Amino acid sequence: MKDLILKAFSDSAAVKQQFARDHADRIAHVTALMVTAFREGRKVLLFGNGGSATDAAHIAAEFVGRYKRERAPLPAIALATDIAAITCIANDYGFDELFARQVRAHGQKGDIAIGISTSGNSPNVLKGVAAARECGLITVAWTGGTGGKLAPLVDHAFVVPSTVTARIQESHITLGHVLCELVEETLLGTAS
Ligand SMILES: O=C(CO)[C@@H](O)[C@H](O)[C@H](O)[C@H](O)COP(=O)(O)O
Ligand SMILES: [Zn+2]
Repeated sequence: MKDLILKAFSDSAAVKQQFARDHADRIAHVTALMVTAFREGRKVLLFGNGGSATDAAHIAAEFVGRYKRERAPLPAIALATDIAAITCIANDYGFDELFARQVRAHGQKGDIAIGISTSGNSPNVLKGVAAARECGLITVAWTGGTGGKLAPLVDHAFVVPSTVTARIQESHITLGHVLCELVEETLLGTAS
């Protein structure tokens, strides 16, 4: 039991360290895109299934509320939190249309769409990103493994170097927190 516990924590830390080394420049670049988008009155849309649905909700709440510091609210919407929209779209159009339809409803040119899928192959995430591209949004993926079908579809792909769903999600939530911190510090004028 103790071996399993130690291995889970040590694997999680090792994956995060490799991910940070591989993606530091991309994190800085996407931070700059988010800061520009927020300064221009644009918004961020985030979507995924299961644990990634709650990661999307968690990070959207950091922007609308606050991460660490007192500041104006920033517009971010998670697309798997409105139970009426979810059941209506899934029931009337099918589950694969869940995010695409909401992206078309809320997304505007210059907004940022973040599709989250550990496998990179969830059809509703792929369709959501395709809709975002059609509507002129900047597209970002948080994925893992090979990146699946998702990574090649987006402008900026964050691919966690693991094939274990839980380990990938653990790097995703750290990525989300780091983006929040960098955006907040940049907007408040303390990060360079
Ligand atoms: O949180 C977990 C596993 O850690 C699950 O809820 C997981 O998110 C679900 O199985 C998702 O449906 C997986 O979808 P995806 O990440 O491959 O797009
Ligand atoms: Zn999970």
